Amino acid sequence: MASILSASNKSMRSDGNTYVGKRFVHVKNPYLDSMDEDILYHLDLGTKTHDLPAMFGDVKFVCVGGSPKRMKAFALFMQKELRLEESREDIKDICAGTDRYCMYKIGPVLSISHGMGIPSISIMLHELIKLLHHAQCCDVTIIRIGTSGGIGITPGSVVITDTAVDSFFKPRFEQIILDNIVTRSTELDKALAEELFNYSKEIPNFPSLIGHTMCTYDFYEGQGRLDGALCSFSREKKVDYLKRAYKAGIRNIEMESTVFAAMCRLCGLKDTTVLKAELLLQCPLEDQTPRAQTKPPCIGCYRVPILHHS
Ligand SMILES: O=P(O)(O)O[C@H]1O[C@H](CO)[C@@H](O)[C@H]1O
Ligand SMILES: O=c1cc[nH]c(=O)[nH]1
Repeated sequence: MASILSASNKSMRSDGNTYVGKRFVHVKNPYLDSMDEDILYHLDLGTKTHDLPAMFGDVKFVCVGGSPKRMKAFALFMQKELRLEESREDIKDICAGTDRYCMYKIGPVLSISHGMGIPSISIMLHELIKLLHHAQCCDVTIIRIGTSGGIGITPGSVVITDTAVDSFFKPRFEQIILDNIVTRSTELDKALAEELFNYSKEIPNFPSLIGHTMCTYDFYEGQGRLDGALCSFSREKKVDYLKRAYKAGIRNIEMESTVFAAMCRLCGLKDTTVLKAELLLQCPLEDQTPRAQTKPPCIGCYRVPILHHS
């Protein structure tokens, strides 16, 4: 079985770009080079205050998810998997100087929280991508691990996203830049999705599938919930919308995947999202908001690929 790392040395993306050899993380901002110092404000890091290549130059995998507690749990899990427990007494939050995000580094793996929704993950991604660029990282794979609302699938299934779509089922992210709308593609790395799916099949009792993931701006009305403070549609309209979403290939809903896909692909990161699903449609409790989402999702997916990392 090919390791996820060797695949990252030469890969073909759905946008037709073939990468041969080292693939550096790049920024697309002509002003950055002329800046004397780059302060990564929300991460509490900077180019003058920290030796970013020494701290982060060996990073190959970045896993991101909404909740700080979950990303700490994931970091502890990785520490065990990579057998790095003896080297450190406790894992340290690299971003402890800010309470916006948390970040842990375990060997070549970074685990970072991003909060909820597009604006929150977008701020983190701007600063993370600059961090990886300043650290001269290459061949980096980034995976969002999180929870989601499943559509017509077994509760607890893990959806590996091939394409992130918006609320109109379109594979696009509309970024508002000044007073313009700029549309960016949200295709994720299909080869990576396939690879993770194949690995997941090696884990017993691990229901997983590849599908489209819909990204909304809101947890309640945007996802067809009838139990928010506001609700302006009928149960029939909700069910009709979710059925149309299912027909369009959408298998789950969350709140960050479109901007994640758009930014990562533009900056040379191999990217996908792996999301554990609660059932939103055809469930007796379909109108209730899930209460407990603190368990680290889909950690098993990483066991096989990460062990292949030497
Ligand atoms: O499980 P996480 O990563 O927090 O993500 C999902 O959970 C949050 C809503 O409860 C949204 O941010 C959604 O995308
Ligand atoms: O956005 C989300 C996240 C988890 N579960 C949902 O139903 N929606």
